[in-house]
Amino acid sequence: MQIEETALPGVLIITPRRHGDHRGFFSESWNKRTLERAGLSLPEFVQDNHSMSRETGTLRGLHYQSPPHAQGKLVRCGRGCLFDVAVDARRGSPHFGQWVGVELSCENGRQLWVPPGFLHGFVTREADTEIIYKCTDYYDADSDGGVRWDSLNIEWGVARPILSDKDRDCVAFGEWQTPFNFNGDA
Ligand SMILES: Cc1cn([C@H]2C[C@H](O)[C@@H](COP(=O)(O)OP(=O)(O)O[C@H]3O[C@@H](C)C(=O)[C@@H](O)[C@H]3O)O2)c(=O)[nH]c1=O
Repeated sequence: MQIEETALPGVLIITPRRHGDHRGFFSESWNKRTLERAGLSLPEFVQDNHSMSRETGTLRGLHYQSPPHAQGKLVRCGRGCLFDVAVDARRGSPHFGQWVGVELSCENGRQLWVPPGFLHGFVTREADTEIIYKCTDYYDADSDGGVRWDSLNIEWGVARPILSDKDRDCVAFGEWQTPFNFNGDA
C-alpha cells in the first residue's frame, strides 16, 4: 500500500496493494490495520456510498455537510474513471479555497482521503462510471450543502458538464459563508 501527500495537507492519495493473476486482480480496498501500520489513522467510517453516472462529463459537487455532521470521505472508483476534487473550506486555513484533483479509476486503484472541512466533487471521464466512498458521518439532509462547481477555477476538463438541478443552483464560493474553521491540526 502506498500513501502519498498532495498539495493540500491532510488530503491523501492511498493506493492499496493489488494481487494480479490470470483472472484479474484482488485488492483489500479498506484495511484499518494496514493503514495504521503505515502510520495513518483515519476516523471511524459509518456509511458507504455508491453512485453511478451514465455519461462522460457528469459532475457532482461541490458538496459538504455542515458541522456537527461534517463528513470525511475515502473515495475510490469501482468502474470507469473520474477526476476527484477536494477544496479546503476551513476559514483561517493557509490553504483556504485551494483545490487538488486526482484521477481515480478502476484501473489505477487509487483512493482519495478527503477530510472533514473540505468540499468534495468529481467529474466522470468515462461512461457508466461508478464511485464508492466511505463516510465518517451519516447523511443528514438538513446539513447538506453545495458550492458552485465553476466558482473556483478548478480545471475540470469539461466546459458544460451534466449537473443535477441542485448543483446548478448552488451559491458561488466567494459568496458562501463556510461553516468550517481551521483548528491548526491538518
Ligand atoms: C448523499 C446522500 C443522498 N441521499 C439521497 C438524497 C437524494 O434523494 C438522492 C441523490 O442525492 P444527491 O443528489 O445529493 O447525490 P450526489 O449529487 O451524488 O451527492 C453526493 O455527491 C458527492 C460529490 C459527495 O461528496 C456526496 O457526499 C454527496 O453529496 O440520494 C441519501 O439518501 N443519502 C446520502 O448519503
